[in-house]
Amino acid sequence: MIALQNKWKELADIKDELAARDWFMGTSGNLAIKVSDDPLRFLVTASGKDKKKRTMEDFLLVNANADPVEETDLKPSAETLLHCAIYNKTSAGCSLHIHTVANNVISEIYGNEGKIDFQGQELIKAFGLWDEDALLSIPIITNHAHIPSLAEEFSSHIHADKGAVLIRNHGITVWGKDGFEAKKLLEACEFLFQYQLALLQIK
Ligand SMILES: CSC[C@@H](O)[C@@H](O)C(=O)COP(=O)(O)O
Ligand SMILES: [Zn+2]
Repeated sequence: MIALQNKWKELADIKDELAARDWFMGTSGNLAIKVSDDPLRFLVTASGKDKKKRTMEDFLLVNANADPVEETDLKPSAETLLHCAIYNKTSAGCSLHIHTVANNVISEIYGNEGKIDFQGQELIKAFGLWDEDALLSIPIITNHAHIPSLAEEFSSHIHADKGAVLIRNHGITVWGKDGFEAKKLLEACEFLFQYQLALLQIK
């Protein structure tokens, strides 16, 4: 019970921080944090809420199939299956999904290439890439309206306990070992996207 409360507060605090950056426009975005491994239980944002508000109905507990495990009128995020894919395949503890203008424009510019690469950029160190010639490659997938199809394609790009995937003209999902790491990766990605757009503008 204490673990659940602590995880709830951790996720609520992250939600407030991302909201302060205006990263939940039009109720977009969803967040999740793992509460237990066996059986898998994680808190996920309730669907369609104004994520800038902090309420007692912001999150609900779900299982590995995205089903609520407690009696509730709340609906789990429409994209809960993507969070399930992360927790089913990795030991990640937190996953974050946001829509920003920068991540959408980048996903459209580089969408046909299926990825965007960053090299020689200090902030790729957030992903643990410390070598001078290290490369961060972020996959870009099709925005399937059918969520199980979206989750399937998304899942094929989950290869490590931390990572990031762009969904074309939709948004980004990142995951990491805990809330701190997931937020760090998200901020690093958004920095890199804004940098790339600024660079393209002056070129
Ligand atoms: C309201 S547009 C955004 C949604 O379609 C979806 O992509 C999203 O990120 C939020 O959906 P939600 O069901 O609230 O988690
Ligand atoms: Zn979304």
